[in-house]
Amino acid sequence: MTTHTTPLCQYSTRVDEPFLDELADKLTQHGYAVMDQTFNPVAVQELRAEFDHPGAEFKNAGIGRQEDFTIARNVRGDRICWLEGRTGAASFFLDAMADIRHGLNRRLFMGLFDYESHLSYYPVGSFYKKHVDAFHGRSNRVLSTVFYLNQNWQPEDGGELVLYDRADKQVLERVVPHAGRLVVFLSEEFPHEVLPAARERYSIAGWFRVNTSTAVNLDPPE
Ligand SMILES: O=C(O)CCC(=O)C(=O)O
Ligand SMILES: [Fe+2]
Repeated sequence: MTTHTTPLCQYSTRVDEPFLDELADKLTQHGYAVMDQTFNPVAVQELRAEFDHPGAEFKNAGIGRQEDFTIARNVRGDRICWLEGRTGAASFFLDAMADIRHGLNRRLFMGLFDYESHLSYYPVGSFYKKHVDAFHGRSNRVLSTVFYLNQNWQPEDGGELVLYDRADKQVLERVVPHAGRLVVFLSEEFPHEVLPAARERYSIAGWFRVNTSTAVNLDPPE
């Protein structure tokens, strides 16, 4: 059994007030943000090591929720493992995302209530076809995040995240999945896709959610 002995103090993040100001400004102006060097290299390395943790159980990712859950390899080829914060690196990551959640709520009054995330592993040749992460009024996912863990990613490795504008007419951004890069975007607004990766591709995908539960209408579990 691998033990994770890195003390939490060795991880550091730049999720400080200037980082949160910049993120909030970009989200207000564009609806999305690409932030670099979010965590120090030790934290990035330890988060990458989560994929090799003996306790990590990966399954083929599906589409849709509950009864319409379908494995569709022609749509997405990633394998996922939900993040629960059982290791130092995972809880460090989830704590940093909680700081982002609070920071955005204070600045933008978004009412972000919680965060869910999974490790994503894209084997060589896999992709995720164009999709939106949430449909208006049908999901409580409001803000999507992707954090990348790939050292020395080269142009020929492919695997970019392509973000399209709200009308799905133009490419807004082609994001190279460099280690330490965090992408944040409004879940309902931006169609996006992951181009085929010529190298194994590692990331953590997550969603900030609002609480849409009421006494009579509880959110269905994932
Ligand atoms: O890995 C990425 O760049 C994006 C992944 C994605 O779109 C998703 O998991 O919904
Ligand atoms: Fe997505």
